[in-house]
Amino acid sequence: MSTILDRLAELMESRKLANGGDPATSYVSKLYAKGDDAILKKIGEEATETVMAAKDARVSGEADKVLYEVADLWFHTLVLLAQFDLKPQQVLDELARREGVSGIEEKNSRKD
Ligand SMILES: N=c1c2ncn([C@@H]3O[C@H](COP(=O)(O)OP(=O)(O)OP(=O)(O)O)[C@@H](O)[C@H]3O)c2ncn1[C@@H]1O[C@H](COP(=O)(O)O)[C@@H](O)[C@H]1O
Repeated sequence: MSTILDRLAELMESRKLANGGDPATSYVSKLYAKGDDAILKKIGEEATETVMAAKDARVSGEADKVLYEVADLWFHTLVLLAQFDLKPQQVLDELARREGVSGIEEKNSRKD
């Protein structure tokens, strides 16, 4: 069964200009037409908006905005992954590979 991440990854492929994506009708195709810098700029913006939403949520007590900003951030990282012909499953596999390895232990092992 395909997950939303798999479906979005397929959609990213279909939105590439080489696959017929149309920047006039598709936000994703428009990003691909603009290239790496436009995609990276959006990721930077969405990361900053996530930070600001989290700071605001500590004051207002409303965490919903954090959720929306993280969704925007994840979405734009999916655009980036497809730009490099990478799949969300590869990120999930990497997280699975790290499962159970303490971040502190991993960091210390790098110093050896
Ligand atoms: N999940 C999303 C999604 N999340 C966020 N966004 C867009 O990401 C942008 C976020 O930018 P901002 O919050 O900074 O808002 P903005 O000021 O309007 O953005 P800019 O003008 O700076 O680009 C908005 O244009 C959102 O509409 C998304 N656009 C598309 N999708 C998915 O991608 C599919 C294909 O979209 P198209 O390629 O446009 O057909 C859609 O059916 C959805 O499933």
